[in-house]
Amino acid sequence: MGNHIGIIGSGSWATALAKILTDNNQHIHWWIRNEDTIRHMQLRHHNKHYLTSVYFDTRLLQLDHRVEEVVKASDTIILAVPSAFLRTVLDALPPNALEGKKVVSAIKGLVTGTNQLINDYLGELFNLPLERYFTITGPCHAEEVASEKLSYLTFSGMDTAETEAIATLFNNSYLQTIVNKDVMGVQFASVLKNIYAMGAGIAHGLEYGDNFLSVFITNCFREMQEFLEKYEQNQAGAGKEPTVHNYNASAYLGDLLVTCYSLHSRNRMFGNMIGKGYSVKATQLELNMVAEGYYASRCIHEINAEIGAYMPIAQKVYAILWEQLHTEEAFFELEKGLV
Ligand SMILES: NC(=O)c1ccc[n+]([C@@H]2O[C@H](COP(=O)([O-])OP(=O)(O)OC[C@H]3O[C@@H](n4cnc5c(N)ncnc54)[C@H](O)[C@@H]3O)[C@@H](O)[C@H]2O)c1
Ligand SMILES: O=P(O)(O)OC[C@H](O)CO
Repeated sequence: MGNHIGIIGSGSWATALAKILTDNNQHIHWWIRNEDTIRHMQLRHHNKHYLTSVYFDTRLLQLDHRVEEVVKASDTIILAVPSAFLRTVLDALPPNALEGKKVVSAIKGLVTGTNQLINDYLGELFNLPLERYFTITGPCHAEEVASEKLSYLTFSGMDTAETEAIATLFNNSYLQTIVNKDVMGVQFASVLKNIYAMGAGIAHGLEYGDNFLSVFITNCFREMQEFLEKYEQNQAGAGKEPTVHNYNASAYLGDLLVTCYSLHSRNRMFGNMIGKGYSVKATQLELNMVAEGYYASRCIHEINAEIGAYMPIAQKVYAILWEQLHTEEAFFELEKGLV
C-alpha cells in the first residue's frame, strides 16, 4: 500500500517539504489556504509566494483549500503552518479527525495562548497519542532545500521503526535524515533557538561584531540547557521521566548556530531590524514572513515564570519585543553577565 501523505501549510517550509517528497516521487495531498495560489500552482507549477524557483510535477499533487478533505485523505499529516495560525487552521476539524493517523509536526513553535507543545495540544484536542506524533527539526533553511544544498533533518518519535519509516520518505541526494526519540527536547530546542536568533539579529543591528556574537551564542546554548533541565525537573515533580538530550547534536547546537548566523534566517532578520531601531509593527510589515521567535519569546517568558530557569538573554529579548525595553540599554546590561 502506498503512503497517503498530507501537508498542511503553503509557506516556505511547507513548499520545501513538498519539494523533497515529490522529488522522491511521493504523491501528496496539500492544503493551501488560498484558492488563487492553488490555481497558480496548477497552471504555472510553482508556489507564487514562496520558494518561487521550485517547480513541481503537478501530477503528484492533490491540492485543496479545505483542510478537512486533506486530513481525511491522508494517513500521515505534516503540519507546516506557523504556530500562531495552527489553532485557527485545525479548529475547523472534528475531534475524531486524527483517529488512526500519524501527525508529523514541522512547526518550530509553541501553541500561542496556551504555551503548549504541539503534541500536548493535539493530545488534548484530538486525543492523539504520543506514539503517533513525530517531529521534524534540525538546522535547515527552506531556501537551501530549494537549491538542493546538502541538508540534514532530525526526525523524532517514540517508536524508532515508525520514525525511521517516516524519515526514509525524505532521504535523497541532497537530504539526509537523523532519527532519535527526544520528542520533547528537540521541540523546545527549536523554539528557544528562534528567540536567540532574534537576539543575535538585534546584536548585529546594534553593530556588535563576530567576537561578541560567538560569546553571545555560547551563553544562549547554556541557557537552552538550563531551561530544559528546569523544565524536566518540574515535569518529574508531576511524575514524568526525564529524557537524555544530546545537546551537541545538530537539532540543538546546529540549529542554534544556523539560525543565529544565516542570512536566510527570518528571526535574525527580524532582530536585526529591531536592533537598527524599527518598531515591532514596522518590522512585521516589512518582513512579510513569520518569525516564530517573536511569539516564542512570550511563551517561554510565561513558562519560565513557573519554572524559574536562569535565562537573562531570553528575558531581555522578550522585554525588548513585548515591553519596549530600550535595545542598547538591554544589551549593555547583558554584556556584563556573559561568560
Ligand atoms: N522557512 C524555513 O526555512 C523553516 C525551516 C524549518 C522550520 N520552519 C517552521 O515552519 C513553520 C512554517 O513557517 P514558514 O517558514 O513556512 O512560514 P512563512 O512565513 O514562509 O509562511 C507563512 C505561512 O502562513 C500562512 N498564513 C498567513 N496568514 C495565515 C492565516 N491567517 N491563517 C493560516 N495561515 C496563514 C501563509 O499562507 C504561509 O503559508 C514555522 O513554525 C517555522 O519555524 C521553517
Ligand atoms: O528562518 P528562520 O529563522 O525561521 O529559521 C528557519 C529554520 O528553523 C532554520 O533551521
